[in-house]
Amino acid sequence: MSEQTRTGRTAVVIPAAGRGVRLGPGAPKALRALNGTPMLIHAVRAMAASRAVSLVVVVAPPDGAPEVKNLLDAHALPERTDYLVVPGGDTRQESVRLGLEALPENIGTVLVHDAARPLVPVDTVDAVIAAVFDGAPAVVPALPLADTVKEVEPREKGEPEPVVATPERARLRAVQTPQGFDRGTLVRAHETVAVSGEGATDDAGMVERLGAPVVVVPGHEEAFKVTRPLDLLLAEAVLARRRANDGF
Ligand SMILES: Nc1ccn([C@@H]2O[C@H](COP(=O)(O)OP(=O)(O)OP(=O)(O)O)[C@@H](O)[C@H]2O)c(=O)n1
Ligand SMILES: C[C@](O)(CO)[C@H](O)COP(=O)(O)O
Repeated sequence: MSEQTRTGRTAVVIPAAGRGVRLGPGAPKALRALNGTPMLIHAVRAMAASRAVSLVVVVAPPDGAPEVKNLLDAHALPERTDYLVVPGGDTRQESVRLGLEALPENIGTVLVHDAARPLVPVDTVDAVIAAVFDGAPAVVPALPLADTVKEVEPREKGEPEPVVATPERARLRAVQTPQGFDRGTLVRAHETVAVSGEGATDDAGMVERLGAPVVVVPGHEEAFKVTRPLDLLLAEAVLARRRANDGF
């Protein structure tokens, strides 16, 4: 563990600047309601539920930072949790980089968590943080796959795609967030790793490109990403089950 990780505090960067194109027309995805509360607020509360987290940096839609700041001001967080809002960029990678730039000096451990994963349980957050505190420079929560995966030769939409390979399913994991990092390692990855096109699809992948080790801890089925309309129904159902179980 670096000196900065050992002595520093823990912050979470929450990229929330995406439009949510796959969810369909409407407000930016992070601002859409789940059980009457914006998805972003669920995500922020899920991270602030960890006693280790002292700062949350929300990366807002580029033209929506004041609105997001007002939203956070209006929703209570634990007293121990500070928050900042910064405007995001064109890709998730760019938004995370802008969030990292806003971190104060005293932060040694950084988690990156999608606003689009509003229901991650605190035990998963704590497991990621514990693995970083134990010395791993990069940690990802992940689950085994239910489906068999094929690698294909991509074709135009609608055309049959030739299969190239079938990776051994037992060795594959579906990766979630929050992903946890020693701050220096993540900053170095964002400063040095160039990914063309839509950018890196996760932060741990950038650390892998640095050649630094990345480890996996168990993820959770409720940490799924709200991507398509069906995911909204699932999220509402999970919240209804929580309310029925424990009055959440
Ligand atoms: N320019 C971007 C793009 C994405 N994100 C964030 O990255 C997370 C994961 O991205 P995804 O689920 O793909 O969200 P969107 O980009 O909004 O979805 P879509 O691709 O359907 O538009 C989300 O919390 C999203 O707000 C971001 O901060 N900045
Ligand atoms: C970071 C991530 O959630 C890990 O599964 C995922 O890669 C984000 O992808 P998206 O296409 O930006 O939603």
